[in-house]
Amino acid sequence: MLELQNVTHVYSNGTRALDDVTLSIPKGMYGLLGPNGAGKSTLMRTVATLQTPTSGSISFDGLDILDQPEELRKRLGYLPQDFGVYPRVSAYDMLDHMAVLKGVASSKDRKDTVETLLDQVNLWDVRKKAIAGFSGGMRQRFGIAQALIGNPDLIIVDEPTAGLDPEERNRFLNLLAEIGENVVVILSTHIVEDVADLCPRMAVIVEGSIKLEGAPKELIERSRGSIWAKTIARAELDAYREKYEVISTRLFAGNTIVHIQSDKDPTDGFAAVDGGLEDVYFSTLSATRRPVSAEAA
Ligand SMILES: Nc1ncnc2c1ncn2[C@@H]1O[C@H](COP(=O)(O)OP(=O)(O)OP(=O)(O)O)[C@@H](O)[C@H]1O
Repeated sequence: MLELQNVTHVYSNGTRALDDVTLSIPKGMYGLLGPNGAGKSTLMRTVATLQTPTSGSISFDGLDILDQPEELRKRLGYLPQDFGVYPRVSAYDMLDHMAVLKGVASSKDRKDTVETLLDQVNLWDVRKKAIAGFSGGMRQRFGIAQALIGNPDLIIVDEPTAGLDPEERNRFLNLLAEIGENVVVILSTHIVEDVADLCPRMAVIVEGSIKLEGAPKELIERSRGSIWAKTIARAELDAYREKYEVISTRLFAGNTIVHIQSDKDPTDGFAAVDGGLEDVYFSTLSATRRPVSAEAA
C-alpha cells in the first residue's frame, strides 16, 4: 500500500502543483486521471523520489520514502513521461546496461533478466535492433521492460499511451494489466479509456488536488440519473452552454450530441443516459471550472 498524507508541492516560481494530496493506493492498477498541467507528473516524480515535496509524507508498505529514498528506489520501476534519449544501441545491450545500473551484478542473472523481459514485452525478435529505430509502441514496451528490472513492487508509468496507435495501445495496456496483479502500478494519464479499461481504482486530479477517488464502477453508479443527452444543431450549442452545465459535446452525422449534468430532469427534449467514466470525468472537470457563486446557487 502506498500512502500519501497531505502532500503539497510548490515550485520555486510559486506554482502550487500539488495541494494537500492524501491518497491510499492499494495493490493493483491505479489510475491517476487529470488534464494537462493538473500535477500528475509532479506527483509521479515525487513518489519516484526524484523530487522532495514542500510538505507532507509518503510511505510504501510502512517505509517512509522521504526518509529512505534509496530503499524505495530498490523496489521501484519508473517509466517517465519522456524517456528522453533513444540511443543507437540495441534493446538487448541497453537493457543489460540498465540491469547493471540497477544492481543485477552477475552476468548469468542479467542474461536471465534481460531475456525474460524482452520476451515478456514482445521485443524478442527485435532485440538486436537499435532502440532509435523503434516505433512509439515498441519504445514504450522497452520502457516497461527497463522499469521491470529487479522485480519492483511499485511501478509508476506516466502517460504511457499518448501517441500510440490503437493496436499498440491495446498491446501496451494488456502488458500493464498482466504486471498489475501483484504489485502497485500507478498509471497517470489524461485518457479516460486507459483507466476505464484497466484500473479497479482511480483518482481524478485537477489543479493539484484530488477531486474524486474510488472504483470507476462505483463512480459511474453514483452519477446515474444526473447525466442527460440531446442531439442539437451545432449553431445551438452556445445557447445550451448558457442554460445548462454542458460537460461534453460530440459530433455525430453533422449534428452535436451534448451531455449535460443535472440532478433534476431538465425536460426540454433531453434523455437520461447511463453515463460512462468519461461523463464522470468531464462532470468533475466541469464542477471545478464552475464559478463559486454558481456552486452556491
Ligand atoms: N519545474 C517546474 N517549475 C515550475 N513549474 C512547474 C515545473 N514543473 C511543472 N510545473 C507546473 O506545475 C503544474 C503541474 O505540472 P505537471 O507537469 O505536474 O502536470 P501534468 O498533470 O503532468 O501535466 P501534463 O499532462 O501536461 O504533463 C503546471 O502548472 C506546470 O506548469
